[in-house]
This record gives sequence, structure tokens and C-alpha cells, in this order.
Amino acid sequence: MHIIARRAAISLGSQLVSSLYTSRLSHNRAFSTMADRSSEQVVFNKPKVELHVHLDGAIRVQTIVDVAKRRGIRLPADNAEEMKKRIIVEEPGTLTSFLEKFNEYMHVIAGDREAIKRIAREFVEDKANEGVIYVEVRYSPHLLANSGVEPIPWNQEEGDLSPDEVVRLVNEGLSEGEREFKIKARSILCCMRHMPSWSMDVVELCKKYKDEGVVAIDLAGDESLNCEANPEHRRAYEEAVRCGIHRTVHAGEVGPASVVKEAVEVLKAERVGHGYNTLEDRDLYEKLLAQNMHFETCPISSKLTGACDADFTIHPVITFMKDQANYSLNTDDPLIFNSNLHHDYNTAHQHMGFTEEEFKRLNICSAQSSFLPAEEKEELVKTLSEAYEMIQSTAF
Ligand SMILES: O=c1[nH]cnc2c1ncn2[C@H]1C[C@H](O)[C@@H](CO)O1
Repeated sequence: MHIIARRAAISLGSQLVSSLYTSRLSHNRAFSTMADRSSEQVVFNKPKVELHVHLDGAIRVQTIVDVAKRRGIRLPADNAEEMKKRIIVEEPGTLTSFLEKFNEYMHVIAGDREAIKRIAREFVEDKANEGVIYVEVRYSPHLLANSGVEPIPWNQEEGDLSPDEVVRLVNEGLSEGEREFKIKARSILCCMRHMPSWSMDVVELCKKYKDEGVVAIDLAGDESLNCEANPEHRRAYEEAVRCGIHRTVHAGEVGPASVVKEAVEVLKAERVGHGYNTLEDRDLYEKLLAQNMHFETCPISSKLTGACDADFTIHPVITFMKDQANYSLNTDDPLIFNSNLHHDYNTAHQHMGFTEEEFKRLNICSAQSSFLPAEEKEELVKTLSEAYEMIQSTAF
């Protein structure tokens, strides 16, 4: 098999057109959701794949303010700039303190049909504006519901929006966004480490909506408080394996390498969320490298949650890069980190020695490790290869 360079327009049997990426990237709206990063350079202005981003960590601040107004919910600040100050994490802290930030705004969005659909649609717009052509976005349906969930989250009054309907609304918002912004968006449903009683529901929702955009199950939440996967999480993952539901697990973000081992060996994770602390166990790391395990890394996030040292020049993703491991670069929770995907790429370029070639390689790896069906995956890899002028040819 040869890799040959070719100057080619992006033609994809699907709806993606190269001019779209460039025009979107240069458009002001590209940065409209967060603080002003519009003067920041864009080091990799090419189509990208993002595999690890939380829908509820990627909401526009303005949307929170708008929805609060419409619903008559009083916020400590009534404009986006002031709200931003309350939500954003600017200095490295802990995963636990970062997760508390969700308390600032989740009660505004949860339980509201219009808001949930809106955040999903706007999410796709924001990703299109960052040059993402395929994204897998994750969330906990239970954390956006106000009925059929015990306990009802965020001190909401009981209502009539179930986790099941939340998934339908997110699917609708994502589909609308896909049609409008011409990119592909799929979703991953999260179990939460501290709520094992929700996990069987989550896997049932993954099964029910498998053909409507839900591609996998995840286990998120505070790994620092709860390292052993609870039997109910384990049962949900066993059911996922049995039913052919793809699996990823947050592991080795702040927890030790043993959590990664458990994710892979017990929960049968096909990808690892973050996974930085895998490097503490050399044997495990080498085994995962040999298995071509995918690590969903999130550089900016890892600094601000205190998962990794604030000095990017010694970041674990540099080891992944040097070992030519299978990994992706992702934003995780751009709302809370006041960030966007360009910022992660710029950081990797400026402080970690990442080259254009490596950006291309890791995006191809990301496409290959996506949870799309084989044919769509092939098409995505082909699209990227063409956009990167690296056509894979089997000729001769
Ligand atoms: O970086 C993270 N690690 C663990 N859990 C996280 C992270 N970012 C967000 N979450 C949690 C909080 C969200 O409400 C939940 C579902 O998206 O997942």
C-alpha cells in the first residue's frame, strides 16, 4: 500500500466540501461561544475529528443566560460576561472542584425541552466552526432530566422530562445541526461513577437509540472519589458487550493506572478517556500500545483539572506522540475551560512540539478509532486523507 500525495478537492460521497471548512474557520462566529480567542492563531486549519467532548460542558454562556430569562430562573449574573466569570476555571484545581462548576448552570438547562434541543444544535454549529467534520459528543441523559430519575438532579422540581426523552431531544438537535452545518455528529451516553443505579438505564438507552445516532456508552464522573467500578457499572458494560454497544471509560485521568487496567480488562473499554496515568504502569502501557488502544486526550482540560502538571512541556501526550500511539486531541468541556479545539491544537504545537504531520496522523487515528460503522469510518478516513493530500492507494 502506498501513501501518495495528491492535490485534491475534498469530495466525499457525503455532504462535506472543502471550501466550507475554510470559510467557517475564518468567520467570526467561529469563536462566538466563549471568551474572545479570535485573535489566537489557528495552527491546524484542516478538517478534524473530535471524540471526547461533553455536551453539558460545551454550552454557550449566552444560551444559559437566555434560557434562564425565558424560564424566569434567577442567576447570580444576568449577562454572559458576568456568568462566564462564575463558570470558567482559569487556574489549575482539582477534578472535584471542576465538577462543581456544573452546579452553576445545569439547573437552567435540565428539564427544558427547548433548551436541550438548542444546546445540541448549537454544539454542532460550534464544532463546524472549529473545522470538525466528525464529532462524538457525550452526556448523561439523567443529568438533563427531571422525571424518571432518582434523585432528581440539580434541586429541580419534579417534571415530566425523562432520560429517554432527553436522548430523543439531543438526537433531534444534533440531526438538525448536521443538516444545517454539514458535519456528522454522533453521541455517547454517560454512566456516572457516583450513580451506579442509573447505569442499566443508560445501556438500555444506548440499545434503544443505536440506530438514531447513539454510538457508545461511557463512564464519567469523579474518578478520584471512586476508583473501583461498581458492580452495577460492570453489569451495564457486560450488557453493552453482549449487545455490541461500543465502550469508552474515563480512566487514568486523575485515578491511578489500575483504573485504566480495570476499564480495559473488566469493563472491556475499546477506548480510554484521558488515560494519562497509564504511563505509571510501564507494562500496562506497552500492552495497550501493542493493542493499539485509543487514548482520548484533552490537554487544556488536563491542566485545569489538575490531572496533569501545568507545565505542558512534560505532558503525557508528548509520550503518546513520540511513541506514535493511537490518541486524539479533544476539548472535553470547552465552556468551563473557556476554550475551543484550536486552543488545544495550538498548545500542542507551541509547547509540545507537535507538527502538522502529527496532527494529520492523530486525526486519521481518531477516525479509525471512532465508533462509526465500518463503511462510514472508511469514508471518514478517506475524506481526511484527501483533505490532507495523503491518498491511500492500493494500486500496483
Ligand atoms: O473530565 C471529566 N472527567 C470526568 N467527568 C467529567 C469530565 N468532564 C465532565 N464530566 C462529567 C460531568 C458531566 O455532567 C458528565 C456528563 O457529561 O460528565
